[in-house]
Amino acid sequence: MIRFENISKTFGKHTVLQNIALTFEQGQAVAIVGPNGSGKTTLIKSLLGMVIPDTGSIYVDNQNIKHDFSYRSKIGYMPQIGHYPPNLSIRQLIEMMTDIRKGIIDSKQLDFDIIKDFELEKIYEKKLGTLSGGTKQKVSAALAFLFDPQILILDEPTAGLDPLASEILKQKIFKEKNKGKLILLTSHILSDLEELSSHLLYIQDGQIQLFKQLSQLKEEYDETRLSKIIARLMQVKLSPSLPQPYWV
Ligand SMILES: Nc1ncnc2c1ncn2[C@@H]1O[C@H](COP(=O)(O)OP(=O)(O)OP(=O)(O)O)[C@@H](O)[C@H]1O
Repeated sequence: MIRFENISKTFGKHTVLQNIALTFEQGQAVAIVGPNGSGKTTLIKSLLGMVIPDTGSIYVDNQNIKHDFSYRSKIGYMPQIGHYPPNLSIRQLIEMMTDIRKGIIDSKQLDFDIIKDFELEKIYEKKLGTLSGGTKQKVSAALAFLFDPQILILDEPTAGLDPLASEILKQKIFKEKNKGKLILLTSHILSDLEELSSHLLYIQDGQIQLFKQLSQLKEEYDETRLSKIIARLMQVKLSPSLPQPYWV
């Protein structure tokens, strides 16, 4: 469904992605994990066309994204921090987004689950510039799911949400995962990743250290908790010169 072929990206002298070769398939829910600055967001932005790699190609459904932006209609993206025109109301934003896609998408295909579940209609006339951080997150979630995309990219989706909202969003992600969509997730809340993911992609220094099914990893590491596995990965990779932790 998505294929990265030898993707590299350098900012100045800093190589942020090094020869990334990866394939994501339909039905996978991939937790993208790595230390701060390891290249996770740059990888996601490359897929979204917001960062142009220096080398390599990215394919979505076998279409090279370099030559045609139409692939973006297959992706729902929830950014870590949504930036919206402050003077638009929630209603105006939703209407503007649906207007842009008129003709491309049938209105029957629109997915209003999140709008309903978060009761956004009650505050539809509020200006985006006046919303709290958590409410903005809810709007970002609503937009990511609105067009029923086959691919969902969710960057820290539950950060800033209250416990009820977080649960509602997780249920929705779960539902879409069970429909066979491809979901790429980043989060520092490891329990969320554990609940939602089928695969773990571990990136460090712009290189893929590991991409495996979670169930297989748990077996190999003889651990039941993702947080323990990640701690082990980070400890080993971050301190190669230090004595190995007792459990390796
Ligand atoms: N536009 C840019 N110009 C220069 N350097 C950049 C740019 N974007 C990212 N970087 C650098 O690339 C490196 C990787 O950044 P990236 O945001 O991909 O990391 P990350 O894994 O998402 O980190 P975090 O977990 O902290 O969000 C960092 O050192 C960052 O400073």
